[in-house]
Amino acid sequence: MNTPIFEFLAARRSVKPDRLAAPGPTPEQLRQILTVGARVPDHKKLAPWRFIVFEGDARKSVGEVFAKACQAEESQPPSHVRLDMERERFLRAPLVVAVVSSLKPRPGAPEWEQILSAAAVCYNTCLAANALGFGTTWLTEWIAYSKTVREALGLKESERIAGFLYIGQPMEKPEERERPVIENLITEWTA
Ligand SMILES: Cc1cc2nc3c(=O)[nH]c(=O)nc-3n(C[C@H](O)[C@H](O)[C@H](O)COP(=O)(O)O)c2cc1C
Repeated sequence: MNTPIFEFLAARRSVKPDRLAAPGPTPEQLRQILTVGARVPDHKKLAPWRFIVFEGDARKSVGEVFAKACQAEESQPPSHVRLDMERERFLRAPLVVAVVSSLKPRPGAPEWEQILSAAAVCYNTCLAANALGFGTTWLTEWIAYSKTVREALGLKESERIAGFLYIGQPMEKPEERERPVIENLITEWTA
């Protein structure tokens, strides 16, 4: 048994975006993280996903998109506090990576499986960053489902945000959270 890997997985926890400090990964580390992150099971080898990286001032400019989307899509006019929060959404961490599920119609590769592969990319990217010592969290929040945001990010009809991955230096070790009782989730096929 590879004990260090097992212990790493057994102790894994997300770190909230506002507890992720600079510096984020170097360009070389980011390349490594995304290369390992994309090393996932992928039926028919379609690579039905892609990454959008938000770093530096890009985190600020995309915040203007979020504020505009919020104004356009909320039923009530949003407060200044809310709009400022939207502007600062990606400034919570030094790096945000969007994983985009990008469906590629192909016989033998059902859409569902392509979506599952994108989820595997999200998790694997987090683990790769964690293995290099970074904290991460995988969020969607309303921005993943906003038409205005989708358009601004250049998503096609066949694409969806699988996750926004926040990456940075963990400012603290998160406490353990409650986990499901695994026995309650397991049945044995006996027929
Ligand atoms: C697809 C997906 C979307 C998520 N979106 C959110 C979100 O928008 N807001 C949130 O608080 N947590 C969200 N989470 C949960 C966090 O990623 C995080 O895993 C969890 O809160 C802490 O559990 P952990 O320490 O086991 O990772 C999402 C998880 C998944 C898988």
